[in-house]
Amino acid sequence: MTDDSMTSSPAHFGVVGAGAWGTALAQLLAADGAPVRLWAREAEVVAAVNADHANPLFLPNARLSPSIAATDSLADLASCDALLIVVPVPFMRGVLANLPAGDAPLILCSKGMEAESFAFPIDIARALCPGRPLAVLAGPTFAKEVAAGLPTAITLAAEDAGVADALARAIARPHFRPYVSHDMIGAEIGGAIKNVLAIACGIVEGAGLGLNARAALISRGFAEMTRFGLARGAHAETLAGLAGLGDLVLTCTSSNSRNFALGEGLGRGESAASLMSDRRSVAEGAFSAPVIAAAARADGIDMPITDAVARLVAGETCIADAIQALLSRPLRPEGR
Ligand SMILES: NC(=O)C1=CN([C@@H]2O[C@H](COP(=O)(O)OP(=O)(O)OC[C@H]3O[C@@H](n4cnc5c(N)ncnc54)[C@H](O)[C@@H]3O)[C@@H](O)[C@H]2O)C=CC1
Ligand SMILES: O=C(CO)COP(=O)(O)O
Repeated sequence: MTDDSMTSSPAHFGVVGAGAWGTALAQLLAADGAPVRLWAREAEVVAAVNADHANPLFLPNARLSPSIAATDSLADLASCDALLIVVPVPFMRGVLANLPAGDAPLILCSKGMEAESFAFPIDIARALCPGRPLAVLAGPTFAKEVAAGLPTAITLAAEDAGVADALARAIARPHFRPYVSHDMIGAEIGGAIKNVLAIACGIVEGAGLGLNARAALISRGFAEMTRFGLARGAHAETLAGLAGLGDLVLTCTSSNSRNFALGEGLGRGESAASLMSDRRSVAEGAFSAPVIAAAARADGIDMPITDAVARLVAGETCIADAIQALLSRPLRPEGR
């Protein structure tokens, strides 16, 4: 399928990655009985989805449609006419490299930036899957709420207007409303940076630093997201929309966010290593913080909150020193 030929909406979706978000997206698309193929890395997830219509490992308490067929073989996705890629960014390159050949569009649903390459998911997909139409799906979307059918709005971004419209029509449901955009990099930057800022807000909560501090972090964090985004060609309206500000507000105000919850633990004085050991779920912001901080430094973009989160996660500073460093920066005009 090429960008030009994509006028009809895909009907048979494949979902690559059966964590909480991949499972919720599979359920969204299969709730009406439509067939969905779900690739899971874990044999126990494949067995539970197929036998019990459940994924207790990553999305406990969700009842899944029997029309979701799980597989541990990427080759089984060859016949799907669109694939949602929902693998955490640190592992995405390895999985995309093993996709079966084809020209079905890829909808990138993960939120982060890859270490060393400084690549976003669209960069990885362009390099490994040339010729496939690409789209980005990002916004304020806790997986368990989407799986439960609660009202949700999201940004669906694709450069090609025909691809964006066809995919938006195909994933829209009465309670799930995609807003079309053509700014893929803006949607990806919003999702990646809000994860880091959610850790910062969790730290403030866990350390009991108050609601004024949280509001300041959301606002000044959004300024960082905007500086970084505009420098990389993102549109301001995307960053102020669902994929940026919308997701920032969601995950900076709720312990349901894994990133926020990680920050809360750090704020209470637990170490990042102990908080991240033994966990199966990801807090992408912990991976992305040092990468985004390094990318910003290389580009001469000022991101003090992101930098502080990166150093706190690495155990290179303590909360008192990080807060003191943020508060003692020279006074400056708000617009900068
Ligand atoms: N959970 C949510 O509410 C939302 C998550 N996202 C994003 O979706 C992406 C996936 O997150 P979740 O589905 O929540 O994951 P999760 O935290 O529920 O599960 C972890 C996932 O990582 C996979 N994984 C672990 N090690 C791996 C490896 N070595 N190779 C390949 N895969 C491996 C597991 O198979 C599993 O799919 C992340 O980028 C996240 O930021 C986006 C929107 C909502
Ligand atoms: O991205 C999310 C909601 O939009 C989920 O956030 P967490 O990964 O922090 O749980």
